[in-house]
Amino acid sequence: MIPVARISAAIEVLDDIIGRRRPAADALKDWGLSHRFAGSKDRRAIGDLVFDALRHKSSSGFAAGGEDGRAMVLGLLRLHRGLSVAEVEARIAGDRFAPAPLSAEERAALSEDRIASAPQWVQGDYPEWLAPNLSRVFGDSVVEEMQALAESAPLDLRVNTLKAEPDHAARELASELGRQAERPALSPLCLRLPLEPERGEPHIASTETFLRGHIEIQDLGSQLASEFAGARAGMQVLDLCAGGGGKTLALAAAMGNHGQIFAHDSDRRRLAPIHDRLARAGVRNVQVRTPRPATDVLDDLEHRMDLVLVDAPCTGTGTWRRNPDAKWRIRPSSLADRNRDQDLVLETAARYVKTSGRLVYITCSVLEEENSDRVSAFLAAHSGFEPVPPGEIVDAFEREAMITVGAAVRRLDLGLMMTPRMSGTDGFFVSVLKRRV
Ligand SMILES: C[S@@+](CC[C@H](N)C(=O)[O-])C[C@H]1O[C@@H](n2cnc3c(N)ncnc32)[C@H](O)[C@@H]1O
Repeated sequence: MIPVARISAAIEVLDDIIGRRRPAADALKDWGLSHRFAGSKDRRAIGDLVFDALRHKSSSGFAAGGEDGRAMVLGLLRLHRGLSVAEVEARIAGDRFAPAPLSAEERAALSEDRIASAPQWVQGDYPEWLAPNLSRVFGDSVVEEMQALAESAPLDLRVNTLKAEPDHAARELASELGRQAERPALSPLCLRLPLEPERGEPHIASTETFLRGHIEIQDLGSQLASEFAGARAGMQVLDLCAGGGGKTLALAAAMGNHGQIFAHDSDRRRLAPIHDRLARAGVRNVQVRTPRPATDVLDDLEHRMDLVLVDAPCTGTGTWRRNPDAKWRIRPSSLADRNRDQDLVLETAARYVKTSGRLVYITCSVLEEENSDRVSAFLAAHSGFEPVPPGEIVDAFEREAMITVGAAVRRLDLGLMMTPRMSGTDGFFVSVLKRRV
């Protein structure tokens, strides 16, 4: 396909996503099925345009004076890819598959430099209805924080210390991929591959380094959240919302395979991939407790756990770098639904924590309503629990990992927060609560 035909295709897919409120991946897949002549490079280029336009949907539309796929692409090229109006015109010209030429109104809108006068939710590319919630968290920094959350994310890997030393895994991977991973300052275990749009994302899952279990794909924020949980060799740990096991694997490595982890999730399909992942990673201290109808598969664990991890179901606002379409699909009702789930799962988790044990609550959301508010509500109803001061959690991590976290992790009253702008990670919240009685 010639470049201008890719632009037309991206506009078509974006209109499908917005018009039918569809996930981007589904719309792109359907487009691919009905345009089988398109090659892999075309699909990648169209996908990149679509995802970039979704990241910057409001600001791009504002720059081009519209809200449809066409305005999003035109505004993206002008505002975020730095093209002049003449260059935008040239990009969409010259072929029967090309989009219509710029109208006088579009040319005028694209020529004006007025984004600085746009509302904050337009400048920061987030849904207008969430503006009060996000200003509550970020105050004067809301635009900068949300702009960082609108950028694309690098690919982060965690070295699995059960099987490999970080330097060894880094060398092994570099020789396979022909490129060196970065080593973020916040963790000795993280290998980071920045995006290289012209090469596409490397297929990590087919590398020997991955197949041997030396690395896992896991955002640095998720890696750090697992570290802040403070799992240690010999502990009894319940990972109550284990899903596919991303954090379970990190906990098992932190425990050096010593002690016991029980991995559970209320959805057996989500839990299913964990078995292969545990085997590949050489994990030997995890018992998977798959839910069964009419059976309490966790009843023998009540009041016995040193640590209960609640990696809670949430709106995922912290992962908008990776799922930019999700930010335009979230509704007030989904936030209310997740809050109910979160209260329920915290209530359940409390049952398993022993005296002096810890309950660790994690979300990949930046919204107070899912974070500190849920912890406050829990503490109000459970006087036997108290928050561990966030500064203490960071100090313990810094001592152990011999790393200075500095301002990269924000200490709130009831927990820690990471964001792309502060930490270079997805957005995460971690609160550690201790059971006194
Ligand atoms: C954020 S995801 C977990 C991700 C996983 N821990 C990881 O690191 O890959 C949240 C999970 O909570 C599960 N969940 C929701 N409500 C639950 C409940 N009441 N009890 C247990 N699991 C629940 C969901 O099925 C989902 O898999």
